[in-house]
Amino acid sequence: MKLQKISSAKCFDGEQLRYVHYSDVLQCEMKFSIFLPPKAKEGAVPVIYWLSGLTCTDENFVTKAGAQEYASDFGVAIVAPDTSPRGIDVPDDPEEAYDFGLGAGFYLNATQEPWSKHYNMYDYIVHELPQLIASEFPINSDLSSISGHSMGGHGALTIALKNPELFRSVSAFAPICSPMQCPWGQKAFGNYLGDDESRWKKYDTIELIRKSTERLPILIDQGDADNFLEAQLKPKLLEQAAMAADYPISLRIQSGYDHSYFFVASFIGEHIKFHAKNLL
Ligand SMILES: N[C@@H](CCC(=O)N[C@@H](CS)C(=O)NCC(=O)O)C(=O)O
Repeated sequence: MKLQKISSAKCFDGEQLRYVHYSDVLQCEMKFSIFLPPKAKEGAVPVIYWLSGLTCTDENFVTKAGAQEYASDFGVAIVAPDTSPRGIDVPDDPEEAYDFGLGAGFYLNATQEPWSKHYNMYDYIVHELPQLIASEFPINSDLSSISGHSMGGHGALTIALKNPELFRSVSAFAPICSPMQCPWGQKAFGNYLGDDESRWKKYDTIELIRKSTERLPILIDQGDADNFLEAQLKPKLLEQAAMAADYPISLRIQSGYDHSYFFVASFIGEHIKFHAKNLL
């Protein structure tokens, strides 16, 4: 199966679309959503990749963030993939916990059995999906940015830091700043990558920012009423690492906001404007 449309709806003069295709790197069928602004009718437009957090599919962002109005105004497409491989053949956390397995792919390539066959979200987001998008949609892939929420914020930051030539800018909402130093990340990395923590470093924003030679524009928003702030997200670690590496980042602590999509919806317009400034 190459690419099949599941649904389409007119939205702010553009189109909100949903597709299913077979992924070779994940070895399963995958769904993704794409918003095309009205400008895409005239020619290729820039694109923002959006990576969602734990428990999400491609649909949470599309239905809750309210991004389409801004993407329509700025003339950028938004691609929202799923957060893990899917299907009855794909192994899940034996305890069916929300923070590992299905809905929790952590945007890495797993090296450990039984995860390594399907859990290759890094290759899917960096290689397979952009190639498919470029070949099937009016997208200028030389003009790409990336953003995400929570686990997806970790995904956006690590993928951009590892591939600065592919992106004009990166932003994140409440990202997991150092998976190596929090329970969500330690559980996922231990299972997907094995016990040798030296192998975890290539998927940890703090470790990557220390070694970065390129400088991408980075915008991060974090609510101070987020119940995952202290135990899981730890933006102070990122602020310190960025300062030590002389890597300028804009980290904004937003008073009273929690971890939900109400927080994302409150600032998504500013994030799209930030990316548009770097893309247009
Ligand atoms: N289910 C978990 C929290 C999971 C969670 O907050 N997921 C965030 C991303 S880390 C999310 O976007 N959830 C889906 C949604 O709000 O639509 C819990 O109850 O502790």
